[in-house]
Amino acid sequence: MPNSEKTEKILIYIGNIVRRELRLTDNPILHHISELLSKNRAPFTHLLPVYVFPARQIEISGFLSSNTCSDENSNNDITNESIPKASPTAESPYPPARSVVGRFPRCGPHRAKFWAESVWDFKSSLESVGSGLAVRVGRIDDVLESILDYFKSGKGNHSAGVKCEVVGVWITAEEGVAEKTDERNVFRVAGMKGVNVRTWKDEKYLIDDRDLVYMTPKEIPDTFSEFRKTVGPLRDAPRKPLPPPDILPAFPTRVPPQPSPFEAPSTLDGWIHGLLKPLKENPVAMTPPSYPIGATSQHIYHGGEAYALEHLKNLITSGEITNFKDPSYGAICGDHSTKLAAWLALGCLTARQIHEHLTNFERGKTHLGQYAEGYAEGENRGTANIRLELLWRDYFRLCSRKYGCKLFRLEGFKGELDRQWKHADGNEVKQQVQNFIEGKTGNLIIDAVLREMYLTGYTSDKGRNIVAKYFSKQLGIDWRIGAEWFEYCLVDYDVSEFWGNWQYCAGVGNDPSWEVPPIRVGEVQEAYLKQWTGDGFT
Ligand SMILES: Cc1cc2nc3c(=O)[nH]c(=O)nc-3n(C[C@H](O)[C@H](O)[C@H](O)COP(=O)(O)OP(=O)(O)OC[C@H]3O[C@@H](n4cnc5c(N)ncnc54)[C@H](O)[C@@H]3O)c2cc1C
Repeated sequence: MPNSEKTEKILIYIGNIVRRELRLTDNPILHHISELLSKNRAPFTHLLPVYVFPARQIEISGFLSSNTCSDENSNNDITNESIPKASPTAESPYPPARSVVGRFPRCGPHRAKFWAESVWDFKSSLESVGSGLAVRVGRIDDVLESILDYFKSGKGNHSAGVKCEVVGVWITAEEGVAEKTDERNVFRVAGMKGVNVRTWKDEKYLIDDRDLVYMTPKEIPDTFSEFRKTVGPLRDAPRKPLPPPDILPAFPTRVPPQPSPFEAPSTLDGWIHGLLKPLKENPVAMTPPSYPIGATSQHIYHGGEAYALEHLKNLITSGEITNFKDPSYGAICGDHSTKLAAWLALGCLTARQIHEHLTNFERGKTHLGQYAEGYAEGENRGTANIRLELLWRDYFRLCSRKYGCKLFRLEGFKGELDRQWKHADGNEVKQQVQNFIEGKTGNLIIDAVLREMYLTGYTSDKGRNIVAKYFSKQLGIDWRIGAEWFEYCLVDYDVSEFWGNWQYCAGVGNDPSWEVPPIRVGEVQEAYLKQWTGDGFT
């Protein structure tokens, strides 16, 4: 080798696989890299952010080589270089991404689209600061292995005298049983290839882990009210969000291709098409409700950090944050909630960014919201309620840390073994489940909520509560089947919040389930029921 041979050191940053941090702002890894760069202390010259749509959580058979439109791959995108054209009969090496009990696809069309949009927006953001994003499908460890092999074999060396070397894999640690398995797999693969892995704290929550008082997960209280007491005044508790990077290290000149038998599209439309294809080909509901003429979705939003920030700003300038009602308000619809959950779930936005915007508004620190009710008048009921709701998010995540796989167990955190559940092994229960997923239970409110959720990907907290309790307590069917149907439908599915809330509703969580206040019967609610079922209160 000539002495002049340069080494292009590459830090592989596994941006997100099941990792939910699709943002530039308040992103600890990117912030750290940018700081190293500004101080000329980066031990690497290039950065390779990689996002993997995880085969376990979302159906990826729509990307099998025979399924992908060839024109989506025959372009100049360096991320698709040298993809071998697989045979038209390519088969997925992964089992279908279906739920355990009900066998529904785990991710339905609303979330799939929002997810793809969010990834694509992150890609554009990374490009705007000199980097890029390799978007892949599969299993995190398989994709990582193919990347490490690619560079080790010298395929990444783009010109004579330049050698590429991977110096590390950085990954954010997340709560969740499967998420931890993925992390272990990353360590295993990287270890085999002699590459170091560094894990980072997940900082998209309101309270930073380093500010919690618990030494071990066992100490996390079993009730939200006890947990809340240990946090201190909520308005002072969150840390400041981190600024976005001005510039990042260059994206590698050569990027490992998508491992076969899949092909990675090079457009957002290609990604959406590939994610929706298997869902369209194998519909879950035999006679699904059709979209009622004139019905309006409560969730009309586009995935991605830019859209999240714009929405947050709108909530402030419109004064909606001052008028935010906590869920004890009886509304099943209307502008009583922020609709921020889907962006939070994918990490397009962090809770402490929301907190900072609220604080700036309360203190009149910026002009944002200056004409809105409550501006510069300190904390009000609306802003305090939003903080409290965000703290629930933190709490469920900690419950997930404490209870691990009990999050998904029929007997719940509580270990509730005495309850008799009906299982979907007989025709009667099977029919009840089918009626449920098609929004045809015969109960007006339940059907309205189910249809709204299926057709739009969203329904209010109150709607979710009522329906989850109906399924688990009134029908008495294995609550996980109802939960799995929600998982398919919801745009804002977030593992800890989701299963924690369902345990609550099913009465197997560790905290006594609070009673849902009755729905406020009024013009708005009446219109809601009519909208989704064609009928109203009688
Ligand atoms: C059966 C069931 C399933 C649920 N599944 C999810 C889920 O998968 N993902 C999810 O984020 N929330 C879930 N929730 C909680 C809550 O219903 C949603 O966060 C909320 O409806 C989302 O709408 P929003 O963003 O307008 O919330 P808002 O009412 O505006 O609340 C603001 C934010 O606070 C957080 N929040 C509010 N209520 C809760 C809660 N009960 N638990 C945890 N965080 C909360 C959310 O991040 C939300 O975006 C579930 C609730 C139930 C009863």
